[in-house]
Amino acid sequence: MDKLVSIWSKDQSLPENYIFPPENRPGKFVDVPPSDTIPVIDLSKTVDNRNDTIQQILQTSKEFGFFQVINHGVSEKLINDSMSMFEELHGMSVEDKASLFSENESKSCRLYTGALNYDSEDIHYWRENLKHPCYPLQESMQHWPQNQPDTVGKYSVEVNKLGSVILELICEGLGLEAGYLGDDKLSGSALMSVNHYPPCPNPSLTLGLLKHCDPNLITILLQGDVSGLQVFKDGQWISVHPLPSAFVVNLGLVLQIISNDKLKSVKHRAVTNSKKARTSAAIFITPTSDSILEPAKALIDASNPQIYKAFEYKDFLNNYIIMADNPEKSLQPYKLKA
Ligand SMILES: O=C(O)CCC(=O)C(=O)O
Ligand SMILES: [Fe+2]
Repeated sequence: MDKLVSIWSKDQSLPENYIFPPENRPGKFVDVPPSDTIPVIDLSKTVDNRNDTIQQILQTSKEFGFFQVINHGVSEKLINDSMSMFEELHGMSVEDKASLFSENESKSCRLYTGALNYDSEDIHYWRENLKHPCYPLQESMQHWPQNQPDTVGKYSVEVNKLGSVILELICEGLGLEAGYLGDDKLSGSALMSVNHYPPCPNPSLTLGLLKHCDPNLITILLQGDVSGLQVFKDGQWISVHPLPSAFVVNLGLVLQIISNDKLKSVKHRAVTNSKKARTSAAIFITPTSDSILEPAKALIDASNPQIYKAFEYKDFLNNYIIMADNPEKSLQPYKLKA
């Protein structure tokens, strides 16, 4: 519990065990200005021009593995209420934090700090995180820590719905049969992950999250109005422009596998800043753990040979956790040809 950054970090210099080696620390790239190069897609235009939206999503998915969506159907009020609730959650009293804090990785709802297992890390992330399953919702709501179950419930339902809409657009764009990506197993689970990055005395030396690819189908992230999310593109870090009522969408490794590498999951990280705490909330749309994953048959032919073999998601996830700092390597065991 004393490990939580928010509890000990005020007026302290950066401890040694938060300093990343030079090849991983942000250095001068901590301050790359927010970029407009990652497309912002207006989903309200889907009604009149579905094909256009699909093409935009496919293009940015291939180029960046990231896009933002606006006019997405989740109300601004719900977004603002939810962001306030996420901020309040991380601003809880030390006693309330203590009741949620857990170092048991298998606990379904927990507040913790660092990556997944603090004691096994040499260098820790400058963040706190609350993880909470959010789909199917009935099975998980009793664990939600705060007394605002209505807001978080509505938010989970609306964002999961948005996820289904986006997955269906991707499905059409790839030429897969309707509902392929919305299958009960393939996107049958969702996890909410609320990050909090307190102000940091030396952001150039540390990270909120080390570069990684997400191990799921897609992630729908609310990053509020404080920048910090960076995407790796052509050897450079690009900072994703914070648009308070937009969602940032990124493709996970599972979608890369299903699409037989037609779409790519792209590395990203979270940097910290010295002035303002940053709160972000991701919903990871994820296969159920017993799902069998493999590239969609419709995307394989003589000129597009199958790249990955079939495997169980549970197995992939265990392997990913061991190799999280090297996403390419985490795919390797599932490749048909080395
Ligand atoms: O906080 C952010 O902007 C990044 C979050 C993220 O990449 C993740 O939770 O996987
Ligand atoms: Fe991520």
